[in-house]
Amino acid sequence: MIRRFFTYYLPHKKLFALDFSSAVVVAILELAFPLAVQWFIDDLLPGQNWSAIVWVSAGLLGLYLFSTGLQYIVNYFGHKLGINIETDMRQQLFTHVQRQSFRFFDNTKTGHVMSRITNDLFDIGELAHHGPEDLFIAIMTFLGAFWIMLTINVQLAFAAIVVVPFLVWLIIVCNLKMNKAWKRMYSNIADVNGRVEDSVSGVRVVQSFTNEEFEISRFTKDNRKFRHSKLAAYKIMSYSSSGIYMMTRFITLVVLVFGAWLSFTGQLSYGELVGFVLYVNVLLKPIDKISALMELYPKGMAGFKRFTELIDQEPDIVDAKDAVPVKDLKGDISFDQVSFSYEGEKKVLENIDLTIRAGETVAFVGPSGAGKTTICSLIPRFYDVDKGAITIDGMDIRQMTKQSLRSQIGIVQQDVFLFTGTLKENIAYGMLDATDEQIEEAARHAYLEGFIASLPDGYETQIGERGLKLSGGQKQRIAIARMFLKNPPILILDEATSALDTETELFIQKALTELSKNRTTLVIAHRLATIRNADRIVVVTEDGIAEEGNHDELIEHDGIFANLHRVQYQQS
Ligand SMILES: Nc1ncnc2c1ncn2[C@@H]1O[C@H](COP(=O)(O)OP(=O)(O)OP(=O)(O)O)[C@@H](O)[C@H]1O
Repeated sequence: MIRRFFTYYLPHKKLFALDFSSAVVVAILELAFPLAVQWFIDDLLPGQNWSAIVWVSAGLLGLYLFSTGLQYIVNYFGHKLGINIETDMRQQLFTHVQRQSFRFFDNTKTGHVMSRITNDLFDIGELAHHGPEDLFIAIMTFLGAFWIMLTINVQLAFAAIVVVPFLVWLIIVCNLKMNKAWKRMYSNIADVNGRVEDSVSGVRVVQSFTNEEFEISRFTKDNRKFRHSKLAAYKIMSYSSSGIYMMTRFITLVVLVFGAWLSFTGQLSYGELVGFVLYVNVLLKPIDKISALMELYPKGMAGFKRFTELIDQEPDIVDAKDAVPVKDLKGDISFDQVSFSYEGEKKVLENIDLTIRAGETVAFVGPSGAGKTTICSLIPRFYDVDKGAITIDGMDIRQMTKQSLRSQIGIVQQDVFLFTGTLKENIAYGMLDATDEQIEEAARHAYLEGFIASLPDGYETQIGERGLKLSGGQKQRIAIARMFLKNPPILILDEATSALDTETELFIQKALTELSKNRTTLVIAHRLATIRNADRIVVVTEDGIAEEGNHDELIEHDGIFANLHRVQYQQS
């Protein structure tokens, strides 16, 4: 894990070298200053040599200024290093998540992904900056200070470090406990994020059911759990820092008392005693640093572990080694003995055979949950078949690169997802480099022109988060406009279940009919009236494809479709 962590330093080698070397020089200067004080007291003061004192003081001032400059470098560039590594990791994680397949998102909570990409990486950045640098400096300063202390007085030096093993034991024990505590805390904050994501994005459902209190109580539970776990972590941390404080002060006291005795017995000069006490502080500083690191390390490493867990999750839909890019597909689609299940043994599709000719409009009807959407999700490889094969223009879709295959397929979903931004940006999502003229033409084809012209800001109108400021019909038409821009040879339309007013529906139907022209179109139909003109209707039931034919043939056949038709006709 640590070796892997260090690979993230590689792109920032120079920054690391600058930061690290400056920190080493600062530490060496820190070690030298008490020696200067000792020399000052023992040699310069008794001689009352003012000019030497002035020169030495000027020299010290110069060194202090130099050290200050280096400390600035360590602070700024050290943090820059941490931030750079954090940003790289965030970028890598976001890119990785973008490449994940539908199955990953079926099983992962959005709030957890958000937590990984935001909170978890904060501490990793801090650890990246302070970790190796502070550890090295702490060890170097500790050993350096101890060595100088030995040269001043061996007995006093050993008296000073007698408590250190207890200190190390305390730090290790607390570190192990803290590791667990931070892990729990991170898991709990991810739950809180998940809850916020759910309740805020579903706030309209919450309020329509007047379930605000229920949501608040669920959030309170998660929030309390988080508080409890964070508090537990801080409790351990407080034990640790109080223990460290007590032991370090005890060391100072021992040195003062024992040092006083050595001084009375003529074994230690005043300058040496003052120098020694200053070195005790230099010796204890690394211990403070290491204990701070011990707090940071488990936090950062817990975050890094979660980061690697996500990064190591390979997308299950990837390009085959010999996959080729495709373009200008005709749109002949064929299912050959296709079986598929989302999870476990429960088959959603079993041995499905189906052929759709290029340019044909095929409607899928059948009871809810029969597998209509699933059939259509397999064509762009949102999921891979378990058995059998799907081919387009005679080529297995697994032999095509995923990106090129999907570029040939357009999907208008029932629940249109729009992004926060302007109307124009949302239409242009179908073709990111579309010109204004192309966007306007697409809007015209989708019968959006009149609506856009009526808006004060026209195409620049902000549509609110997920298009909240738009009606269902308007959203649908934006989705259709996107498809005119994308212009794919294969189209999948998941028909809206919610009833739109007759006029809007008429416009949408007209736009869709126009969009379907010269394309292979698969329609997941809910209202049978809209598919009367489909070239073929495929009736899907839990047992697979039950009937196939055009509208009149199926009515005449008097089977499932005719029955569904009768029910809907009677209802309307
Ligand atoms: N992401 C998923 N993970 C697990 N099971 C799923 C998933 N999506 C759908 N299913 C299950 O697969 C079966 C077929 O679902 P599918 O959405 O294809 O049906 P459908 O015929 O399109 O239904 P509807 O007309 O209600 O949209 C259902 O039993 C459903 O519960």
